[in-house]
Amino acid sequence: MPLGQRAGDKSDSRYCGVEVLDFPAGEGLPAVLNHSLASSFDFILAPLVDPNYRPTPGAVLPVSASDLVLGPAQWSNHVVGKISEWIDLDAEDEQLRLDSELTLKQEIAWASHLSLQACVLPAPRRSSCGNYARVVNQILQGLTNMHLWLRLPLEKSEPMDDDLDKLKHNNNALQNEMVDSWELWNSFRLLCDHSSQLCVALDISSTLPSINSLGRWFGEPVRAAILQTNAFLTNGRGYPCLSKRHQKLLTGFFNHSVQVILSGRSNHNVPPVSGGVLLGDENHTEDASVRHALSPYLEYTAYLYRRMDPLPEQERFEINYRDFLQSPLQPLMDNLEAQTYETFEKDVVKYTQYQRAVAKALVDRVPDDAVSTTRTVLMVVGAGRGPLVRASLQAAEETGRKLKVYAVEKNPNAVITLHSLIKLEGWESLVTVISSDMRCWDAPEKADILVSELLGSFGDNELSPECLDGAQRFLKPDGISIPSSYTSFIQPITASKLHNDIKAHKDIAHFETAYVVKLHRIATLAPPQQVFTFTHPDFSPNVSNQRYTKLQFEMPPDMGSCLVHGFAGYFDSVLYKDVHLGIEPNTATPNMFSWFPIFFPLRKPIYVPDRSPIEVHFWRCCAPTKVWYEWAVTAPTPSPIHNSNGRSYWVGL
Ligand SMILES: C[S@@+](CC[C@H](N)C(=O)[O-])C[C@H]1O[C@@H](n2cnc3c(N)ncnc32)[C@H](O)[C@@H]1O
Repeated sequence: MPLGQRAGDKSDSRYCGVEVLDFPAGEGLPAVLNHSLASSFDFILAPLVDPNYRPTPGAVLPVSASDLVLGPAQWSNHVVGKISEWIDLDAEDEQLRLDSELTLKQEIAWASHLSLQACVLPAPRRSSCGNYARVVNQILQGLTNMHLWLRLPLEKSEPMDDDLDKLKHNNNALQNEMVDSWELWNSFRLLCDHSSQLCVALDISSTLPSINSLGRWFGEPVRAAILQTNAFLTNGRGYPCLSKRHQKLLTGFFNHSVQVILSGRSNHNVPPVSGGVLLGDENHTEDASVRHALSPYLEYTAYLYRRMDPLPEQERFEINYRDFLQSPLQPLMDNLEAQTYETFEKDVVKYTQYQRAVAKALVDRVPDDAVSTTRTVLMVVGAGRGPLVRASLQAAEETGRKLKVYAVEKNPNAVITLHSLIKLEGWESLVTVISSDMRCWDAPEKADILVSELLGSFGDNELSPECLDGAQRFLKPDGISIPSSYTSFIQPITASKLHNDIKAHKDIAHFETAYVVKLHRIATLAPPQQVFTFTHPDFSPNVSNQRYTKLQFEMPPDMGSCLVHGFAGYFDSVLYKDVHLGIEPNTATPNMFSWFPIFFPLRKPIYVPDRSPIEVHFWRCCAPTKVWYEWAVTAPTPSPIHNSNGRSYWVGL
């Protein structure tokens, strides 16, 4: 039974499992599964084979239960396979290594036969696990649907078997020799070439590493958080509860579709909470006489799940866009469709900001004593279907200023809509529609105010600079451009899902393309930094829109190493004076949904060792018919220069 219903959120984190440590005497897997399901768990993590089994020629695999005992739906929906924990593929002992390889392959073959969705691989026993990864990699080549979850402790783990000797001789080395489980994961997945079927199950116990170190996991394919009973504290009434840090981590996991699996022996033998979150359910049928030992922990986990705030309406609307890569729009080269305009026009916040900016500009431009004698000429360039015309007229009404508006639009279809809007609203005496590209329009008079919204997720990536360079010909020398400037930002991120989705195309071009994407399963590794700024108008001679910026990002000192899959990009725009609009996370305009971030991928993810800075270069390149970005990393290790000459991705002029 799911932990709860959260409106709009259908992610797997609703389901909670329980790890089967051993089968009670006389009870096999079917009985344990039934008991767990009856106790409101959704699935079990259970051994598929007798843990005492060692391969012997001719022996039949001693399975926990066969496919005659449980039906296919039960196996596939309610059982995650636990691969035998004794296997040690990097042991010194060759026989142990060979037995381990054979057993691992037999167990996975059996799990595939049962159509399980996933199997948990035991945690590597050593920091060097090349042979383990080799065998898993072989298995991954042959898997169709099943996923493998590599089990790892969520802590700067205890030294591994082969590190112990070193430590005995040098106590001071202890701190440095501690193995960061993320490092283990990283080398394992690199050896398995970023297989999209290799995921992570994190064991959570009582101690947690720093927030920055934990944060890295949100960009990794973590599928399960195995929450140990020893991670729980005891509240005043004797019931299990979690520390604030554990609660926050769990909420983070719930928000990232990570399932909880409870594990360990019960340390809290308490009766059900009356009216408790699970027992309070109408169709709950738990029999108190056979109460599951981990029920109190499940009840607390469900309480944390249900306590989360509902997803805001906007998030619910955008849920299907999470981590979905889209090509950026090219409104200059292409003509947008009605549906796209309609989506833009729903963003009330964006137009409110524009209205505020125009109102302030009008008041600055026309003093109160000149209101009756002055008519301001305002040109909306790239008017689309007219929302900025409306916002400008409303600003005029609000400030009591007189306005003459030109609505310039190059999309002939949007121009038709503009004409009907003006007729419908009775704006014929106020607004003139111009069907033209702003770069070549011969304006009959000069404008006091030029209003445009030609901004992409990265600010200048829809070629606002090139368009406004053309349009400023008809702006008065002291005229105002709204926006007056915009700046792009980037920050390095871990984004294994995005990397795998791009990799699936099996070409370089997709790794040299920028994508618009609602980033979700990512880890941001350092604060965003400014890339390029454009200011309007700019009447200085020989204005160039080419840009080059070199940036250095320092990761937090307590984070540990990380893998950078690419850069998240944003923009912020000053519309007029203190009125701004943008998506840069630190200053993002609340409740505005017109822009998702942009993502610049790296062909080969870059490993950044603990406390090493990453050095990045971004170029904006211009040619007569196109504009494009090139990007590269030079430290800690160089990447190829991406998108040389705009060979894979460019924006048409
Ligand atoms: C991002 S849309 C914004 C439309 C509208 N202002 C809004 O906020 O809904 C940009 C509009 O500018 C138009 N556009 C782009 N480049 C242009 C150019 N050089 N001259 C005229 N219109 C242009 C596009 O056709 C599109 O309608």
